[in-house]
Amino acid sequence: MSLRWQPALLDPAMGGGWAVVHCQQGFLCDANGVLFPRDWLKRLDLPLLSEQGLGFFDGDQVFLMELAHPVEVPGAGWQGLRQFMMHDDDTERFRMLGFAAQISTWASHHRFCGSCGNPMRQHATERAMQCESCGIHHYPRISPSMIVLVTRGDELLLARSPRFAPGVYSTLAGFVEPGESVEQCVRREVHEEVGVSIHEPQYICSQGWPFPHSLMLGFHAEYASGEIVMQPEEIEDAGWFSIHDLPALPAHKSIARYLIDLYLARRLGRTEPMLPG
Ligand SMILES: NC(=O)c1ccc[n+]([C@@H]2O[C@H](COP(=O)([O-])OP(=O)(O)OC[C@H]3O[C@@H](n4cnc5c(N)ncnc54)[C@H](O)[C@@H]3O)[C@@H](O)[C@H]2O)c1
Ligand SMILES: [Mg+2]
Ligand SMILES: [Zn+2]
Repeated sequence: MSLRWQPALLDPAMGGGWAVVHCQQGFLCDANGVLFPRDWLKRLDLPLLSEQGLGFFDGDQVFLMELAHPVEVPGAGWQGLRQFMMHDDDTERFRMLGFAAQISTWASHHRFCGSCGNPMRQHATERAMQCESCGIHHYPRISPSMIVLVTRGDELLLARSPRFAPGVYSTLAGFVEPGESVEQCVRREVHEEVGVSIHEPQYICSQGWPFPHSLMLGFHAEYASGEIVMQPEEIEDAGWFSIHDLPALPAHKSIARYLIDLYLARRLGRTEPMLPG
C-alpha cells in the first residue's frame, strides 16, 4: 500500500510547492483543507518565524511555514491538532499534520544553541538543527512513553488524571526515564500511580503521539498483587471496572482505547479493532 504522506528532507530555499501554516493556535485551514500554494502565501505579509521542508503529500512537495503569532487570512481559520485528530477521518492528513507539529515544536525550541547560546541553523543533509558556532546537532525530540492496560480476569484497572474530560477513565501511562527499559518503566509507573504489582508486561503495539512528541509503547499486563493506592498529583481516581460496566473511555483514535477494545474483543470473542494511524 502506498502512503499518501511521505516525510522527506526538502530544502526550504526552493520555491513552489504547498505549505501548511502553523502557529501556537494550530494550523491554518479553509474549505479546501490545510495545504496552501506556497508562492501565494509568500505574497501575504505573514509573520514568518521559519520554514522547513516536510515531505510529499499525494506526490506534491509540502513545506511548513511557522508563524510568530496567528493572523487573519480571509476565508480561513485556525484549528488545533487535537481537533484534526478527533474530527478528521483522513488519517494520512493527520499523520502529516502530526509530523509538522512535532517538527514545528522542535525547530522553534532550538533556534538557539543550548550549549553556547549562538543561533542554530537547519542542517543541509539531515533533519537536524546545527549550531553555527560550536557545531552541536539537535535532532527532533521524541519521548518514549509506556501505556498499559492492567487486567484481572473480567476487570480492567482504569484511572483518571485531572487533565481528562469529565467522567473519562483510561489506561495508565508515563514517560520512560533515562537508563530504564520500557518494561521497567511499565512496572515503575504502575506502582507509582496506583500502587499495585503486575506480572511481566506483554508488548502489543505502538503509536506516534504528537502531543507534543511522545512515542506510545502499548502493553498489556496481568495484575499480580496489592491494593490500589493513588498517586495524589497524577491520579484523581482509579478503580477496577467490570468489562460489562465500563465508564466513559478515551477517544477511538487513541492507543489507550485500542488496548481496551482489543482486550474486550479477545475476552468476549468479538472482532478485533484496528489500531488507528
Ligand atoms: N495516545 C494515548 O492513548 C495516550 C493516553 C494516555 C497518555 N498519553 C500520553 O502519554 C504521555 C505520558 O503520559 P502521562 O502524562 O501520564 O506521563 P507521566 O505519568 O510520566 O506524568 C506526566 C508528568 O511527567 C512530566 N513530564 C512531561 N514531559 C516529560 C518528558 N518528556 N519526560 C519525562 N517527564 C515528563 C511532567 O511533570 C508531567 O506532568 C503523555 O504525552 C500523554 O499525552 C497518550
Ligand atoms: Mg501518567
Ligand atoms: Zn553552540
